[in-house]
Amino acid sequence: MSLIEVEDLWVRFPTRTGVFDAVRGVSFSLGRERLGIVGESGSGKSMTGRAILRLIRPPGKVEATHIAVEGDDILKMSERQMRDVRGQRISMIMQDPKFSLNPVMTVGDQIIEAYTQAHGSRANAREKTLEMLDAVAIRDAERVMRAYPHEMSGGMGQRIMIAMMMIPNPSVLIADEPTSALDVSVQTQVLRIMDRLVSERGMGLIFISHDLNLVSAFCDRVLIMYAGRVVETCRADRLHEAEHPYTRGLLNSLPRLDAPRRRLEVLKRDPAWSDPGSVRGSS
Ligand SMILES: Nc1ncnc2c1ncn2[C@@H]1O[C@H](COP(=O)(O)OP(=O)(O)OP(=O)(O)O)[C@@H](O)[C@H]1O
Repeated sequence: MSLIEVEDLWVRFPTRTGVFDAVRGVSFSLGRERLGIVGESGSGKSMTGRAILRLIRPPGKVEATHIAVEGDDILKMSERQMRDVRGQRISMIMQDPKFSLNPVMTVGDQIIEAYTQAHGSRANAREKTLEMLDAVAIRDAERVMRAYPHEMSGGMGQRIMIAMMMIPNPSVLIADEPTSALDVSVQTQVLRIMDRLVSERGMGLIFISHDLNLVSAFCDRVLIMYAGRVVETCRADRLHEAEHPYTRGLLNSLPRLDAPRRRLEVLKRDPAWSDPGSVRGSS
């Protein structure tokens, strides 16, 4: 059974000039794998991730044939059941930990609270918190537990978020641009930690990013989104063979260090790319 199954997902916003479709008929499934979702700003990546957690705020609306999490249709769940899905079965990591961590609580208290909520008891919470901090490569865990979020660097804050999100042992992690706010060396460290945790625990990961190079190196499979649609699906290691003109355009507009210097191509858009008929790939 797939961890997540999405069929014909639409995210719609009423506007003064009519309905704006931010996500248009997206379908995919997620197994125990790292699935990248790439595309330019505004292509609907985040809305797709948020719709899976039913986190689209009104007046935005989610419509789909179904969105199933381990076989259970979340569109049929009550808000209370959804809170359990969000807390226990799917965790989400956002771009900037500053906005996800509580600024007036110490890091230790926040992780202990996350543990207590997930397990219904504070017993062993402290030891488990130290264990989790160790798993995300935080060395001086006792000191970090006493610190407040503003005392953390971006990379450390993001590792703490990962530790918190892993506490309930979710089956799926949705990471929305988790490393975009970090510099490159810290980015690699955070990705490595996430990669190890996901593989060791046999989880599914949805990795949302605008960075094609990063996604092709880090993920197993990639969905390319354009104007709310998935225009192409391919194995990450086959991305260089992608066929859709939008994907090809993105690849050709990336600078390369291993080839002679050339003028980068400017992406020329075709209105037909937003049509359902222009979808490529099946793997
Ligand atoms: N409340 C809203 N009302 C109307 N349109 C919205 C609303 N929220 C988001 N959108 C639009 O939905 C589209 C998809 O947004 P989304 O955040 O999914 O893009 P994205 O691909 O994640 O881009 P980015 O990389 O910039 O985060 C965008 O065009 C955005 O402007």
